[in-house]
Amino acid sequence: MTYKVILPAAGSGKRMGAGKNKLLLELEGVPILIHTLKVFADDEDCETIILAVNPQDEKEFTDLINKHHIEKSVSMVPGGSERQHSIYNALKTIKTDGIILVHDAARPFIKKEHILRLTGVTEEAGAAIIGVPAKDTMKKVMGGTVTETVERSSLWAVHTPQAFRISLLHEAYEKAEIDSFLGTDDASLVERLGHPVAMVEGDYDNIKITTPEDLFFAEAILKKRNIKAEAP
Ligand SMILES: Nc1ccn([C@@H]2O[C@H](COP(=O)(O)OP(=O)(O)OP(=O)(O)O)[C@@H](O)[C@H]2O)c(=O)n1
Ligand SMILES: C[C@](O)(CO)[C@H](O)COP(=O)(O)O
Repeated sequence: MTYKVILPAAGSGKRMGAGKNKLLLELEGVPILIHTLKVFADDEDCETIILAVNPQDEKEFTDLINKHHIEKSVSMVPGGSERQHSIYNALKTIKTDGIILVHDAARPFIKKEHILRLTGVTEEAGAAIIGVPAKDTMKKVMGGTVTETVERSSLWAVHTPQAFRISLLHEAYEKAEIDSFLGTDDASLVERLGHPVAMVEGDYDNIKITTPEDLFFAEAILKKRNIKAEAP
């Protein structure tokens, strides 16, 4: 199943505190941005990549894309002040229907097998997201005091990619704009339409590189993958 992908890459990386866009930080000598781009550039089902970028990063991103020989068409749109605005800027450039994936550029470990499962489910369901069952006990806390232990069996930690029929995502973003609704993921906008969103189980490796310790986890994930790839 073919698809297009929007990669929001216009964050400021405040929690990483690197003094620059965290996507320029390197894992095994390759920028995080390029690790993520390669997943989609190497996937024959991916028709086109739309990158939401801060204007000040545009030249450096373009140079990196050329240096690392990313062959697939990558178009750039300006990012917005929030992740949702960056994605909306990209979505507005898409005039055809089909399937769109939204994937954080800061999640470089997404696997082809999960993208395949996601697009397959989206073809039927219209909307599907990747996530993993919660592993920890979950509690609600107010003012430093636990108010409730939340039943864990139905809780999932949500990742990206999140996949949608393009017309459905347009409708969801238009409604969110009218209502001034700001969500922390794209599926929450679709849920507001009353449209069901299917959950596809991914894996715990699909981390979002957010804080400095994530760089250590990321190096460990890469090392594990290299060992597996080299195994006879
Ligand atoms: N205005 C924004 C904010 C975020 N993003 C992108 O959305 C993804 C997930 O965001 P997050 O991990 O929160 O990145 P940052 O916003 O860079 O981090 P922070 O919140 O710590 O500043 C990242 O690929 C980031 O580049 C974006 O395109 N536009
Ligand atoms: C979309 C997302 O990656 C799902 O986990 C996440 O909500 C983005 O988080 P952010 O840190 O608030 O940008």
